[in-house]
Amino acid sequence: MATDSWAQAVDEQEAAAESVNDKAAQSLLNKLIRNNLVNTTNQVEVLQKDPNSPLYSVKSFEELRLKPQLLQGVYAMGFNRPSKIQETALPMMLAEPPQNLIAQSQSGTGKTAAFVLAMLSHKYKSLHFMHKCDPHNQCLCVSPTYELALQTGKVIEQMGKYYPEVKLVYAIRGQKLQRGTKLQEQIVIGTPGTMLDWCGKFKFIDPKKIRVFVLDEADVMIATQGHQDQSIRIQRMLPKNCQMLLFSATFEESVWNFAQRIVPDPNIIKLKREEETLDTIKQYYVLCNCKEEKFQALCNIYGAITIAQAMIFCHTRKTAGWLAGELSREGHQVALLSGEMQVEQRAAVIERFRDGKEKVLVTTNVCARGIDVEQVSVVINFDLPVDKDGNPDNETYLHRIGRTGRFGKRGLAINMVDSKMSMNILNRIQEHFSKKIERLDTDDLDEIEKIAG
Ligand SMILES: Nc1ncnc2c1ncn2[C@@H]1O[C@H](COP(=O)(O)OP(=O)(O)OP(=O)(O)O)[C@@H](O)[C@H]1O
Repeated sequence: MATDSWAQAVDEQEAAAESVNDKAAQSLLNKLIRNNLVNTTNQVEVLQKDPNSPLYSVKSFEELRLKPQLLQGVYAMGFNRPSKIQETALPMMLAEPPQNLIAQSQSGTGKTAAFVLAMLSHKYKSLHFMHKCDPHNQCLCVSPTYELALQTGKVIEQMGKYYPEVKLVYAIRGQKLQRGTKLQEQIVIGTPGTMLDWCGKFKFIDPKKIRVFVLDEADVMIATQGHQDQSIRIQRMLPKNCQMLLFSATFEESVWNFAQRIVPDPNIIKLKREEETLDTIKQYYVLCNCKEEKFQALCNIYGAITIAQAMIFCHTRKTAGWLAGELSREGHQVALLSGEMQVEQRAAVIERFRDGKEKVLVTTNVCARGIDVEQVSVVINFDLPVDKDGNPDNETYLHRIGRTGRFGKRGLAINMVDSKMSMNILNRIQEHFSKKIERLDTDDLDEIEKIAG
């Protein structure tokens, strides 16, 4: 008993460590595995600094009167028309005189592409008055981590492929510059610490000459107090007429407070995500006594119905590893995804699963969000999602089972209940969503067949 509770405590600790808010890694993972815009219907809410100025949004990239070289870059990336956030934000960002902007929209809706286009469209003095003006940087873009800065840099390089006059430099760790260097590249992208040193201590950048300041992933940025302070210190060095642009995927109070300190007098665009519903997903629970019984129930389900692809969520890495091993022994093609993997490794596992190379993905919470695999027809909660205090984690439940039943297709979610405590959690989840979760008897093959119908 003593050993059991000790083992459980270790498991709990490990689960807590895994669910530590590794927002930057999650964001990077999303970027690595995503190759399209996220498919959602959104409502746009706009608060204009000057409510009397006419708001207009564009339906095509041509309407933005971009430089032909940039338009060519946009089309070469396969973009046919602006996304919802781009439609509204781009005219504001490209307006004369420049407008400040705080923009929030869900991850994958095209924010990065929007501000990259705005930075590339800036009227660079060094390009227009070549002989009269010292070349110097004019746009600063701050990202929360080294890897995220590199990802954004890649988008700048891709989009600016046909516009080589605009140059980019990275202000990230490991970049060694000689004392006295004065950077000339028009765009500097980097992390807050290095950027602050380059503006202040080393004077590689003259902050007084900066005309556009972009702060990306504000919600990730504020997860580290140091980053928040450094961003504010950079912002204070910039001139009053510098255009300030801030982007975030979420907009809780702390992000909003930070955004207001960075962006004075802002226009605000929020893209509201339509409420996710569970209407197209059939939900069941199975009663078991231990993990071996849960595994047997899983085998019975697989024996009775054809499952194109399934995602199975476990509470700890240990259970996920054990389950993946058992399923492989049963002859399933299984992929395992867990928190200790490098982000690139995780992206490769997801890619293989998406290509159908494996039919079952066993995972912990790391990939509950953002993964869009169309073929997933069944989601199994081998363990119900709970927060660090052991209460039901309704949001994670919604994200997990939302992996199935996408785009109006019908999906199936099965919850494994193995104790009074987990039954209580299931009941609270039912109450929260006001949705009945039916019991399924996995010893009755006919009954299982029926639920798939
Ligand atoms: N107008 C568009 N048409 C087609 N694809 C687009 C368009 N804009 C962006 N994309 C693509 O959609 C994906 C998501 O875009 P982007 O990375 O800009 O989103 P984001 O909102 O910045 O995401 P995050 O919050 O994770 O940073 C990218 O693969 C990008 O190339």
